[in-house]
Formats: sequence, structure tokens, C-alpha cells
Amino acid sequence: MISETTFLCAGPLTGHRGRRLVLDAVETGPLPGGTITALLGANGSGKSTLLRAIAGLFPVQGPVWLGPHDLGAMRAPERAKYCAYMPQTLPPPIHIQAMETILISMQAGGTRANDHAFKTAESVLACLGISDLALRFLDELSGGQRQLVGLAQALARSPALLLLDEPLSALDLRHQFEVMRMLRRETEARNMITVIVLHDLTMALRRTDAAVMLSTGRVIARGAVEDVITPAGLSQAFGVQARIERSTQGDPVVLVDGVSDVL
Ligand SMILES: Nc1ncnc2c1ncn2[C@@H]1O[C@H](COP(=O)(O)OP(=O)(O)OP(=O)(O)O)[C@@H](O)[C@H]1O
Repeated sequence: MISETTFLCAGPLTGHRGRRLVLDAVETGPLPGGTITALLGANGSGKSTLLRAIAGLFPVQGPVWLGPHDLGAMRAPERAKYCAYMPQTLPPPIHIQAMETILISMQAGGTRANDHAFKTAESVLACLGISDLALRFLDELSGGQRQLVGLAQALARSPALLLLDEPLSALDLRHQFEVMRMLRRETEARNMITVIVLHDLTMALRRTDAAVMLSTGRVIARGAVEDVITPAGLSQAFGVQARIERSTQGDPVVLVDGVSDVL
């Protein structure tokens, strides 16, 4: 748990893949504890690279501070105590029980595999509605079930900073909403800072607090999510003609009318 006043301040971050500039002085934050921030943008815009940079898995120039902690100066094992990262790829279908993979993940975050850890893992599985998967082997699970186990691995570490790369990509409609509801509840209860790569812009509008919109490695908008996901922003980031309408219940919906001739 981090204090209410703790913020994630990352950037400006600059990073290259080979000779190509893939993060160009990207700034995120300050992002306060208890909030969910969406990373948005077209394919190849740099969302995963940015998330990995914050996690310390992609080398960049620039600072990453979590409150008073200089994450950028920490070695991987120490950094792993503060942040949990879930990659875009699903946990591999290996012959290990889901519960065991969660305990291994907790150990990587500095937690000993004891009775308390086991109870924590059990409660996270229950929280995600997948207690029945605890003793199942990963190579016998569906893609969506493995994604939920991956989420459990990250959450069970009780991180101050939760970094999720497209955590809904393999989930059915109901699970997508349940996961977002659970993330909201846990983010607020634990005062976590949650950063999540999303392609579903309606979901981002309804279920996140803030957003960072990237285009070719640069931030083109950031702030309150409703100020970032706008027709102008969507045109610039995705090259689409889009509107933000309201459902009959008053919730925002992104509607795309067409694609622009020029991106
Ligand atoms: N392993 C790699 N080697 C070289 N370049 C890469 C590699 N992975 C990504 N890139 C490049 O880095 C840039 C940013 O990629 P990144 O994966 O961060 O995009 P993204 O916004 O997460 O995309 P997507 O929505 O498709 O997942 C792109 O230009 C991409 O081609």
C-alpha cells in the first residue's frame, strides 16, 4: 500500500529500437494512487514499449519515480517489489498448475511462499471468479482462462503500481466488464496506481480516470479520459471520423463513422 499522496511520475522518456526512435520524450503523470490510467493509440504507436519502460523492461533515458522511490535507479528484483507487469502475450501453456504460477510470481515480487501467500493467491482467484482454476494446469486452459490467471499473478503481488498490457484481449464480454469492475475496486481499496493498455475506447471512457494518447512514439494528448478521447483526438491518433455519443443510460459510447483519407 502506498500513501494517498503518492504519484507515478514517468518521463520525459526517450527510447530507441535499433536506430528507430520509439519513445520521444514521452511524459505520463503525475498519476495519483487509487486511479486507473489508459494508454491509447494505434498499432505500433508505442503503448507496450512505454509500459515496459515503466516496468524497467525496456531501456530508456529519463526518470521513473513512484513517490519518493526512484524506480529508474533500482535493479530488477527491487523494482519488482513495487510494480507488477502483465505482458500482452498470454501466460505460456506449460504443464504447471495455476496456483503454482501465482505463488512463483509472488516470490518474484519478494513474497515468501507460505500459508499467508497461499491465502492471498486464493483470495485473488476468488476475486476474479476463477477459484475453480486453481489446480488446473495452464496447458489445459483456454486462452481467456490463461489471461485471467495472468491477471491473478500480477494482482497477487499486491503491487503499488499495476501495469497491464491489453488484459482484456482474450476475454468474453462479461469477463471484460467484471475485470474492469474488479480493477476499479482493487485500485481504490489498495490505493494502487493502475496503468492499462486498452484498444476498446468505449471501455476506456467508461472505466478509466485518465488517459495518455500516443502516436508514433509521441504523446498527443493526456489528462482526464474524457478530454483525451475526443473526435479530434481520435482523428489524429487513429485516422477515423468518430463521435462520442451517450447511451440511453447516459454512458459514453465511441461511434466511428468512417476513416479519414489521410492519417
Ligand atoms: N521487438 C521489436 N523489435 C524492433 N522493433 C519493435 C519491436 N517491438 C516493437 N517494435 C517497434 O516499436 C514501435 C512501438 O511498438 P509497440 O509494441 O510499443 O506498439 P503498441 O502501441 O503497443 O502496438 P500494438 O497496439 O500493435 O500492440 C513500433 O514501431 C514497433 O514496430
